Amino acid sequence: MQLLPPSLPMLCRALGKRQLRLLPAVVVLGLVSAALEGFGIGLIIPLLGIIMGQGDQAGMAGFSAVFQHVGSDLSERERLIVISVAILGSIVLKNVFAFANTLLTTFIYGKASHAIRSALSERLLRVGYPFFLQQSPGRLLNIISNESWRASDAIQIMLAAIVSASAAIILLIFLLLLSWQMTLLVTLGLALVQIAHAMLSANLKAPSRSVASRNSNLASQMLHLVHAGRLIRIFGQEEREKAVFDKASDGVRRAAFVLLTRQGALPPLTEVLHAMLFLAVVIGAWFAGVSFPLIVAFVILLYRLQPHMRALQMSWSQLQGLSGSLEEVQWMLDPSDKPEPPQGSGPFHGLHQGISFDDVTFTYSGTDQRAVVLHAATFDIRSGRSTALIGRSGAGKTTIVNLLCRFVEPDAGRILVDGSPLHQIDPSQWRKQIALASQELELVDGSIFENIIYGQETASAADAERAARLAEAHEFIEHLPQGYKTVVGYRGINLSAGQRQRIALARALVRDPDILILDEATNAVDGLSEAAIVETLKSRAGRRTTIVISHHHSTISFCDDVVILSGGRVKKQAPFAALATLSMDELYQHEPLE
Ligand SMILES: Nc1ncnc2c1ncn2[C@@H]1O[C@H](COP(=O)(O)OP(=O)(O)OP(=O)(O)O)[C@@H](O)[C@H]1O
Repeated sequence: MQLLPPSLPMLCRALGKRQLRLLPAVVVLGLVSAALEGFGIGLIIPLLGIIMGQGDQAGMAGFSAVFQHVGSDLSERERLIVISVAILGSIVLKNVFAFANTLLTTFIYGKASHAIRSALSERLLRVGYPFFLQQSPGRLLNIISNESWRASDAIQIMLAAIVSASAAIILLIFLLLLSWQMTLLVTLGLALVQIAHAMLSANLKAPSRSVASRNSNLASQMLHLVHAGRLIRIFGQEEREKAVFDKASDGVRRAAFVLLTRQGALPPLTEVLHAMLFLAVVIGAWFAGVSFPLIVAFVILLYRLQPHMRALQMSWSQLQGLSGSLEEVQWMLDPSDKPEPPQGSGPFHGLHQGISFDDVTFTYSGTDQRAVVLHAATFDIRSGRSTALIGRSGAGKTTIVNLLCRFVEPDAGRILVDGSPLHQIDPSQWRKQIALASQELELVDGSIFENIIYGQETASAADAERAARLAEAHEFIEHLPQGYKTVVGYRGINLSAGQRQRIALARALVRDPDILILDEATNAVDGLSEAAIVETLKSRAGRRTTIVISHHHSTISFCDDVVILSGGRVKKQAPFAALATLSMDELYQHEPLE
């Protein structure tokens, strides 16, 4: 049986050093308010003594006798008033401290919840890019949007458990001081209830994991419905998608039902066990001939102890019920089983000679057996020149871009930049000199201006306009009612595909990058605009390096060199002029060098 709540170290890390330092204050406030409560209850002994006309009760000793003698030198009337005021005062003070504790725990809970979300976003931003190729977006979305909240709930439960434990300790001490025999009985009973509770709570882990995994599945379905709105409608798949979604949603309901019913059985069971214990103590005290005011004080203390004990036991089962969520959050925060971000610390101040792929072999990692995507690819990209990467679909062109941008790293072979291995260069310095325009790099939900200067925040409105002109985007932007302030919507949904591409190109050009990579970046742009864009790209010749991927002859017509790929192998590298008369199909079928 597990003695500590699951994922406790992760929760402590989420709390952070500063919040952890506040925990003793939570304990102290909990202890003080419980002590005040115990004190108030203890004063019931003399109060009842006066009311019942039993000034000096027989059988009172130790601590109960101390309470019994409170204000004994006063007249009975004065004593009644003083004790009543003291009881009321202790109740008021207890609640002031309890409220202060609520404020403190709410503050810590808020900070810790924020820390969890912040750590999750940090992990997503820092993890190596292959992570996103391996993981289901639904799972990631579910962790960020659902499980992180449940992990925050676990922190709140833990804080409440600390307060309950402090109160329980103090009330148990008061009980002990009133009667150690009865307290021994109570402690034994509570221990038995706790063992029963812990055994039943252990059943909650499996259903909790099942809820988390079904929530991931449901999140995937939600993403699909949001992203595939057009696809579903044009293929008339509404009914089928509805059925798939309902099944996923019902799966969550079923799993949650199992979890909640098992969890729901615990409070009534605990209450019944506590009631049995309660009665056993009262009857035992009566048989033992304990005085009435003492029994009343003991029973009231016990009664007040009960909710704290129940809360403690419930927090145990609640944490077990959240274990699936906690495991998911912990998994995402754990860097040990995730791809590392690219390493390297060497400086990069600009490309001088060129980039060489030297026997580069690469396979996308995954759970199943993957085919080799690049086979010992060897070719050069000359600095200040334009190189076209061409090949049939699936030939490995985008993979070369992924390797160049260091989204993935070669399995074998080397990429050399001016003769130095790329993996030794500081990735952020390297990426600062690269701009990529690709179909897969969507627009962000903001204005056109914000999109153009994304990643180049120092760019002015004039810089953005200049880049937009070069990308043949200025004219259409000017015709929009709000011009550069037009909001493009989620992934640029408010714009046409060609408009989106031109803004993405302007975003790449505004950086005036040393190395510009265009991966099918203009395939949705009309012929006239494309011709103008090609003129822009030509003007970079000699000054900047350009890599172009396209299936269109017109797009690569300005290039100096061409690299022809087929099935992950480099078939030929040649000056483009030597092959310019060939059509794309003829280029693709060009005979290998050997
Ligand atoms: N994330 C991935 N996981 C596994 N395999 C992948 C992944 N991305 C691409 N591949 C595989 O790698 C091979 C090369 O893909 P790549 O995207 O580089 O081709 P491409 O030449 O750019 O094709 P296209 O012209 O269609 O864009 C393909 O066989 C593809 O199935």
